Amino acid sequence: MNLLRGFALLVLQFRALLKKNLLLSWRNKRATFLQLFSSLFFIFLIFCIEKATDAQNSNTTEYEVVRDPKPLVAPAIPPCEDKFFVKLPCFDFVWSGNESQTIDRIVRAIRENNPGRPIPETKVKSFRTTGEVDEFLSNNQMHVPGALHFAEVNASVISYGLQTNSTPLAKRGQFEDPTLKFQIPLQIAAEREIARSLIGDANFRWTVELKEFAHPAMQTLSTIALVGPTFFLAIAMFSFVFQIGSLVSEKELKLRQAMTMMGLLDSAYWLSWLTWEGIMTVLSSLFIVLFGMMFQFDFFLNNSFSILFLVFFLFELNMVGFAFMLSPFVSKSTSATTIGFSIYIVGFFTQIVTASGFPYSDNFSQALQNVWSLFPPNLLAQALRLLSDATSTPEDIGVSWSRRTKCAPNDDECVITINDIYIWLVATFLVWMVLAIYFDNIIPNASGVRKSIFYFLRPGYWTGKGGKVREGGICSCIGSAPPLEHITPDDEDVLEEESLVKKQTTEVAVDRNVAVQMRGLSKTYPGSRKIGACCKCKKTSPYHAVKGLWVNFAKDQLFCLLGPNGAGKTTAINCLTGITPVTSGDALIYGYSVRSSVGMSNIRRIIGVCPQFDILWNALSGQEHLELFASIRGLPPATIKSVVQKSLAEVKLTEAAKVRTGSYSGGMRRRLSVAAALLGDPKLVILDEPTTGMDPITRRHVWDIIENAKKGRAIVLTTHSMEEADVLSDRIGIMAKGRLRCIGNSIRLKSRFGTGFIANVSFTGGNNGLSPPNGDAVATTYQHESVKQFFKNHLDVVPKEENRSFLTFVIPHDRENLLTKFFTELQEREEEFGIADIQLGLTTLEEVFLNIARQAELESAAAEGRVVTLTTTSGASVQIPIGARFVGIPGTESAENPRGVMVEVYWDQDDTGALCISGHSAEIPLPPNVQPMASLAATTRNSLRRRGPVHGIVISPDENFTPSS
Ligand SMILES: Nc1ncnc2c1ncn2[C@@H]1O[C@H](COP(=O)(O)OP(=O)(O)OP(=O)(O)O)[C@@H](O)[C@H]1O
Repeated sequence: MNLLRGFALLVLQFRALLKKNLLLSWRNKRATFLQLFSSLFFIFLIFCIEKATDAQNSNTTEYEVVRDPKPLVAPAIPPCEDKFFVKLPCFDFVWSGNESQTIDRIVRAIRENNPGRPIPETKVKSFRTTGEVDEFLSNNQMHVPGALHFAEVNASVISYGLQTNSTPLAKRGQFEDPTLKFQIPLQIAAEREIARSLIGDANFRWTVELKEFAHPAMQTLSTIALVGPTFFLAIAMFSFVFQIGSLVSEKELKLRQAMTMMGLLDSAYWLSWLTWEGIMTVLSSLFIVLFGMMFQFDFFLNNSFSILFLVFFLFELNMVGFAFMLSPFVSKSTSATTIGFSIYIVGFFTQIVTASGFPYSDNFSQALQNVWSLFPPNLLAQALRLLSDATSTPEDIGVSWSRRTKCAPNDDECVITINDIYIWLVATFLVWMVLAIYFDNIIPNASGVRKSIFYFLRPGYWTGKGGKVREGGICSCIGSAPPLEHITPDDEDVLEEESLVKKQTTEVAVDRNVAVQMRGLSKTYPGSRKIGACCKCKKTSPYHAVKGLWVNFAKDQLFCLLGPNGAGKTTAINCLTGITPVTSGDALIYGYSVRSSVGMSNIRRIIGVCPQFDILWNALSGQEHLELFASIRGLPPATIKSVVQKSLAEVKLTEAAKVRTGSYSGGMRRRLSVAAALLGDPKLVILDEPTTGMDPITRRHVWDIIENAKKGRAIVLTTHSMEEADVLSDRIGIMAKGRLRCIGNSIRLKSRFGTGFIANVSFTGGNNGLSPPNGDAVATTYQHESVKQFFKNHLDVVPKEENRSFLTFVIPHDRENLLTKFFTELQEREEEFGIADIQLGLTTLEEVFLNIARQAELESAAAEGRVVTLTTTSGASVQIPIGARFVGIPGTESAENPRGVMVEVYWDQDDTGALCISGHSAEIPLPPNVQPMASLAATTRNSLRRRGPVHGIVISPDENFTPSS
């Protein structure tokens, strides 16, 4: 199939990824709703705050323009309850001089003539002297707002003094003015009644008017300038958190890595995210301005629509760029909220500082202003400040598009205009995007692979011919790996394969039948030293995961790579798909080298990969996944629909095509991954454990798919199912500890590495007349025993399994030459033994696998000198090397056993494949053909001299070695 290339591929991938983003947003409605409409909630909050502030300011004219101040005529003494923080019971005022009847009359008149509110007698308290008043006031704080002190000097002179609590008190943001509120009304009342008393005219009056100055409105920050930066930052933080979360989860779930394996272009990836976030940002900013206008804020009504829209759009876009830049540093999508919250808190404080005038004034250096402007929330705070200053009074006309480059006429300290803020937002956005791409390349990806710090300086990066990758974090100190020794394979088939590949590498022409050729492919994961938690230095040593593979995978064949966990299968596959760089050696896929980036980009066009993990977005359906992957692979758009339908039918997912994969079963997910690997007719298909988690029926169905897919292409399969390997593979290679241990077809492996043949003898179950006539059960036992004896006499084997209807024997390979005669004779006596059927087969692949794995484990334990403690029947504890079969026990020489004793140790493998002791024989005397213990000990003297536990002595059996039991 002709796949698209170049610009056409870029456009196709871009459209498919954009559609994916749209679908993900559409299906994650809650998050999308918050991104778009959270502004309504926050603007409503600003509206409420503004209304509350207006209500609070309603009894003061400070925030209004007062041109013609209203007079306060003859103000009355207010009730004491009006005082802030009054304590009950309270008095409207207290007075001294109560020995004089004239003063008493004057005070009564003050009470009765108080304008609009005669003061009851109980609300006033009298004292004789000022000293008594002071004592009362100091003992009864906050019970009285003011005091009058009268003294009747003579018949025509009355003096008086006035005392008030002059501490200005604040309540709910308002200050109480004791002079205007209490002192002057009390003074006016006292003077009025003294005058009336002295001139003897109860109707004597004058008019006192109190008036404030005409004044402009007090310059304060509007509610939007005060709380807007925090609230609008919060709106942007929703997009910020979702953005980082989406980018990181694609990385975390290895979705991006999987798409890269399919040929995803980085440019298409970044462009699709940028375009999608751009669209969301346009809508979100538009809604902010429209909601602001809906709530009739002067800020939104008087400033130009385009000015406002651009401020919010560029700020939110800038935050998107900021999120892109930070995402490579985040490895868990769950950390996105923590990062968002941290940035919000920092932004909250820097915005408060910005709103207070720092550093955008002449008092601060340009350098400081530049550094401050690198953090987007600060630019937003300054923009809102400028725009709210421009609309602080109804007379202000706001900032129009033409005035965006100018400062407000009354702003003498202006050092930055709205236009400057636009330029800063655009410039820093571009910086974030460049840094995002740079960090994305140099920070290790999910597979720990990255480019060098100066990768962009290499011409190869720009021409597409270079781009060497490295491993480990940029700050981690990578330990040097010891060079990998070449070990000549023990196995003749592996050696032969190695020689063949080596010979082919010297030839100019590549063998046309070879799809993949591994030429000494090795992979060493570098060790690293990192500063971990609590400043502890964490050190990991280099690990040789694949130790030189020399192997060919033929075209039109399925090569199955088997091996225990950690054998290096996935690593070898990852080297082929370019996920992890090769340490040494090379691999050619249809002639293209995995070590060259040009080769790799060609390889990606001809391989299909089903990784060990499922590459799925839970919110997308099976069909949407395949359409996306088909586009990434570059299938012509006109064919995508039909190819996808065919693919879905092949893996029996047509009915579930439109169901989201989040509700797929494990087997359905694996099937979809297999279908994705086969899209676009790849020449090499790599299937890493494709049938994991499938039920037997589905597994067989997938086997059919794989079997059909073999035609015209090479398939590499890894699996832990021996049955699968047996059924599907043309050739099998078993790996262990990073090396290929054996290679060949299933029969060859079984015959070479299995324990031998399996003979199944089933019985008729009836009495054939030759056996004793006392019942069926006795007859069956008799027949079984006869057959067992027959096997024992001729082949020296006992049954491995037995029940009423069959016996199973394992016949070792060394009896192979006896088999023909033996089975001819057995068939002749079938009737006599009551045999219904005899089946002979090779041992299972599983047995081969276990033998190879055990052998590899033994080798590695011996190489690493690992030991375990063995406790013998007599209670002796000795340290023995892992895997040692015959072990002499030092110090057991006695009169009875002058040569000492030994045991045979039985080994098994635990769940992780490690060898563990499963049992041991009784202690037996050292056979005569083995050196005596004393001389054995002499050869291993060093070990015996060591302090600590006793070390057993390994006895290597020679050909005549026969331990007597
Ligand atoms: N990025 C890595 N850094 C260090 N060691 C690694 C890394 N990836 C894998 N390894 C180690 O390399 C060895 C081989 O791992 P690999 O995944 O290739 O094994 P496998 O044969 O595919 O096993 P399985 O059957 O469990 O998938 C393992 O011991 C593993 O711990």
